[in-house]
Amino acid sequence: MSDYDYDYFVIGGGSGGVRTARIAAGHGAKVGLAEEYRVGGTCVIRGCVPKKLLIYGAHFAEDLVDAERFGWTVNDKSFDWQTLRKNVLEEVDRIEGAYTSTLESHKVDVFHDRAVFQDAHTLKVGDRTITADKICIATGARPGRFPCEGQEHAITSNEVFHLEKLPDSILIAGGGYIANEFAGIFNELGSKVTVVNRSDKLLRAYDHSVVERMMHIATIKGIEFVYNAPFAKVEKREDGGVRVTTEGGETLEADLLLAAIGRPPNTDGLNLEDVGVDLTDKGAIRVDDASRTSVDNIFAVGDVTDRVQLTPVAIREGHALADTLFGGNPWTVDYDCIPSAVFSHPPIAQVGMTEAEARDTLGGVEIYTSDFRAMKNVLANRNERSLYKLVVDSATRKLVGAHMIGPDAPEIMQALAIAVKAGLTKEQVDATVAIHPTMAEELVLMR
Ligand SMILES: Cc1cc2nc3c(=O)[nH]c(=O)nc-3n(C[C@H](O)[C@H](O)[C@H](O)COP(=O)(O)OP(=O)(O)OC[C@H]3O[C@@H](n4cnc5c(N)ncnc54)[C@H](O)[C@@H]3O)c2cc1C
Ligand SMILES: NC(=O)c1ccc[n+]([C@@H]2O[C@H](COP(=O)([O-])OP(=O)(O)OC[C@H]3O[C@@H](n4cnc5c(N)ncnc54)[C@H](O)[C@@H]3O)[C@@H](O)[C@H]2O)c1
Repeated sequence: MSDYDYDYFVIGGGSGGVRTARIAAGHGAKVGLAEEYRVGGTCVIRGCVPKKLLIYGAHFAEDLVDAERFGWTVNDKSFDWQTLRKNVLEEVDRIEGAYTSTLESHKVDVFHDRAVFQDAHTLKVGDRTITADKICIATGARPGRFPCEGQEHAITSNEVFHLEKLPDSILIAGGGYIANEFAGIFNELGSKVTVVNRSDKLLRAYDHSVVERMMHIATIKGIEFVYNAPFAKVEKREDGGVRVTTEGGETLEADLLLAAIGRPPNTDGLNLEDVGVDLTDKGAIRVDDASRTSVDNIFAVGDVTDRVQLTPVAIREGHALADTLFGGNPWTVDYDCIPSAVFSHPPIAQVGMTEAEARDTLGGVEIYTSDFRAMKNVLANRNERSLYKLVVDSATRKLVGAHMIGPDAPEIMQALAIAVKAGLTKEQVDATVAIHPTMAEELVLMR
């Protein structure tokens, strides 16, 4: 035991912070953790978990319609937002409790306060002064705000889970993950949705043809997309709604405006400059492969480093750091082939290179696609086609990318990502016998 109060102190009790604290404590370190809001962080409290539950809730809108084609009579369909909201928030409370118990059972001291640096080994945690040998910054990121007059009239993903009532109409600013996921949720639940993007591209990191298919289906479902429309001004209407004026002079109005325009890292007010922790141009904490900052005993994991803003990545970074510092088992995170998904309606999933990236990087590329209507959608008379695409390096025959849109695409992609990550060839995929009848069998039948 060192002369410090703790061997390891973690700032932030989100995905990365909880994991690194728990693993370090399991290795025998004396660990403290400060969380200024709620244990679980963005993912559990106001991100992945409540978002996915709303996606499930919203999807019943289609399922109940389709059910009639399968012989069911569903009388008196109605939807109650308050019930869904209450049940989702109760589930969030339950998971927060489970995270807290895990920390307690690993003997991590949890301080429900904000932590700020005093020097490289000393933190002010609420009223206390706490010293630690090693410190991990896992403070995450926060919703971005547009740089224009009236931005305070927009809500963000922090508030969206707590709405008193569903809006009749909503403008969603942004063209990324959150915008497209909440466009699907609000549209299914009956709001008139307009997605307003400042450029002409949605979901830049995703394969062009899959994004096009998503936009096509979303448009048929009633979602409107407005492009090249950066905001000049946001005003509150007398009836509580919002009026947006774009830089091009167009006016857009709705009951509610949701800003989903990226998440800047939470580095403000931590006193990092005085301690000597370097930041990137975007205000993220600069770290090396081992998550070490410019100060020897200070580390950072998760969204605050702005490497890949996904929960499984934050968790892995936190785990690797704790094993390296306290477990005698140094390892680093491999960022190659991280699978990801957008839980839009229908969802998108991908791993590896897009077709465009492969064509830019590799000598020769072969593309295999399957464009089909899922059996369930055919019987339901739902004219909604899935698209699967495999990207193959012609020289090695290895699968270098996979892209999907369609029912359960993220569930299917998790397994397919193993094949891409393992560097399997197209022939090895083809050698696998199909499971029939499934949607996923298309993956082994593309010729
Ligand atoms: C709406 C939404 C949906 C998402 N959906 C997905 C998804 O489906 N899949 C996925 O992989 N990712 C998703 N994400 C991203 C994911 O939530 C983040 O990548 C992940 O939570 C990052 O974990 P973290 O530990 O870095 O930070 P966080 O989980 O944000 O935790 C940081 C914690 O630090 C606390 N904190 C900050 N400053 C201080 C301080 N000075 N003192 C004490 N405490 C402090 C904060 O209160 C917070 O609890 C979503 C995000 C949002 C917003
Ligand atoms: N399913 C998932 O895994 C999931 C879901 C939600 C969020 N997340 C994570 O959280 C991060 C944040 O999500 P997000 O949707 O806020 O960001 P994003 O990076 O996915 O998309 C941001 C969008 O906002 C636009 N934009 C940026 N500044 C703008 C401005 N001033 N005015 C108008 N538009 C602007 C960008 O062009 C882009 O289309 C994601 O990058 C992702 O890593 C993941």
